[in-house]
Amino acid sequence: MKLSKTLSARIDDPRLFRQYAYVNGKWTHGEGGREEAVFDPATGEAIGHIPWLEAHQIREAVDAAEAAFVHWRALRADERCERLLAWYDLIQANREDLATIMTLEQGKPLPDARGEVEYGASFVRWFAEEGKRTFGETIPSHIPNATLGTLKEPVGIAALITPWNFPLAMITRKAAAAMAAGCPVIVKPAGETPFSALALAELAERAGIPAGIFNVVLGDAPEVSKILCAEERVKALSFTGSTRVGRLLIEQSAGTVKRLSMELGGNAPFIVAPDMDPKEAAFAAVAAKFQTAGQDCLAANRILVHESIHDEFVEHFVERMSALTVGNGLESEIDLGPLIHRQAVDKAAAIVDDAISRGARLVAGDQNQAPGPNFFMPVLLTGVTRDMQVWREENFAPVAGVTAYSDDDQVIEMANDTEYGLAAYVYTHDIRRIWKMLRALEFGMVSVNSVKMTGPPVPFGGVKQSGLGREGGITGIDEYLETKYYCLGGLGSVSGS
Ligand SMILES: NC(=O)c1ccc[n+]([C@@H]2O[C@H](COP(=O)([O-])OP(=O)(O)OC[C@H]3O[C@@H](n4cnc5c(N)ncnc54)[C@H](O)[C@@H]3O)[C@@H](O)[C@H]2O)c1
Ligand SMILES: N[C@@H](CC=O)C(=O)O
Repeated sequence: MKLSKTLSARIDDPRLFRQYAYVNGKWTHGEGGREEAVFDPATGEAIGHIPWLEAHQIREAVDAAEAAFVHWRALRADERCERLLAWYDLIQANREDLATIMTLEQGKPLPDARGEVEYGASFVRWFAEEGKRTFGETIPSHIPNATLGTLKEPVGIAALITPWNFPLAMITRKAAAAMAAGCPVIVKPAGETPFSALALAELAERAGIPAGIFNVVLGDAPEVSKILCAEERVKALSFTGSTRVGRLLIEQSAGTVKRLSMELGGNAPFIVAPDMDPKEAAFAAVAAKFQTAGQDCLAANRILVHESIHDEFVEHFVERMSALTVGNGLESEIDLGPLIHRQAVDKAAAIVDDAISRGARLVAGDQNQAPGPNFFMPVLLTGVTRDMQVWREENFAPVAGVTAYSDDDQVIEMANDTEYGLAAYVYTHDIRRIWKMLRALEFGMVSVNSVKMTGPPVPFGGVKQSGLGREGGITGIDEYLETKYYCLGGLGSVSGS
């Protein structure tokens, strides 16, 4: 297949742009001849094609991972660390090409794509090091003349299913943890954004990651996922994506009782207390809402502002929002790229229409200004109420909804009124209020006076319908480790009995 002009003209190393799956260290085409086009969401132009693997080819990826596991798990942790650090160095060295590929397939502005490459690489370095610290325990014995303890062992083959909004970092946050723990991985990226995953595979190979340890399978998503879920040899499934698909995969994995990590949807409240400077809070809310054109699981979905500063907040929000530029992410000075596809634009429009029909006020956001069919201009709605989709659903679009509240207890109840529990933002300088909210908010992550909250040392994850488990941090590697307890009788005990 030919390299599309747009891509060939823009990347230094054409070998990073692969239009094949990657199984057992080989670039693989689909044996059934099925394939899928991948589009630049900004222009609608096809930037390449990917093959769909057949069921037996997915099973071959499991065979390859099974064979590679034997050697990989037997390496010393510091040997795996060296290979992962080599991968990290190559990701960093190829940052510009990786960012370009990401912008072309995902649409996010180049500076954001560079930021994601950096963010994604940081997980590789973090887990390379964490792999050296998977300590077991010594247990004071309650059994006479016995020594008790635990060992940490790799769980086995991990299937990683990832979304299109963060095409690189959502892979490395899982894969680096699993590989550092000694597990081979089979990555199934979103069909919209496969090329970042395939570029990672190319770099993994150059880094000396053995064949069969990092595999990328492509195909019909429900078909591939069903096979991976039903495979007994796949011991762990880590999924990032919508709650709807997460529930489906949990069901499909029941028959093989897998280790499950689920990073699902969010519906983040952004609470602005009466003691805040409305301008500072409004500027922060714009940043928390419009990153990745609102297609972010951490996006501020429901902006809850104390009634005493509501109007001033709205004025500053509009001022800041109006300065955002919308356009092709490859151009300079762009804040918001396109949405991932036309359906996402239609969904955003439907959410806005639903809110207006139920009494919300459209304060800003004129879709006639959109620079193309996949673009959606940032919208501000006020007077948002709980019956509106913009409140109930994760809108995953640049649609901000503001609601006024009158006291702390009320806003806590409002914030918790969602099936989701990923992240919440609180803006206040009142220490009593901070503690009260921190305790009362039913979310896996609460960020106070800071839009930025993520990074390698952080235990990332949600409660309620936002998921299971934590990625990153000092516990992220545990998702890929089994604890083996041992009792050594007849050897004496460490506590001397
Ligand atoms: N909690 C987190 O860390 C986090 C991070 C990023 C994105 N997300 C969530 O991801 C969602 C957006 O991403 P998306 O639209 O790619 O999600 P999605 O659930 O549609 O897709 C995610 C992955 O599942 C696959 N998939 C889709 N339908 C499937 C099916 N029927 N059976 C099996 N696999 C299927 C896709 O191909 C993709 O690889 C949002 O809800 C967002 O909040 C969560
Ligand atoms: N922004 C999140 C990804 C969610 O979409 C992150 O920082 O990991």
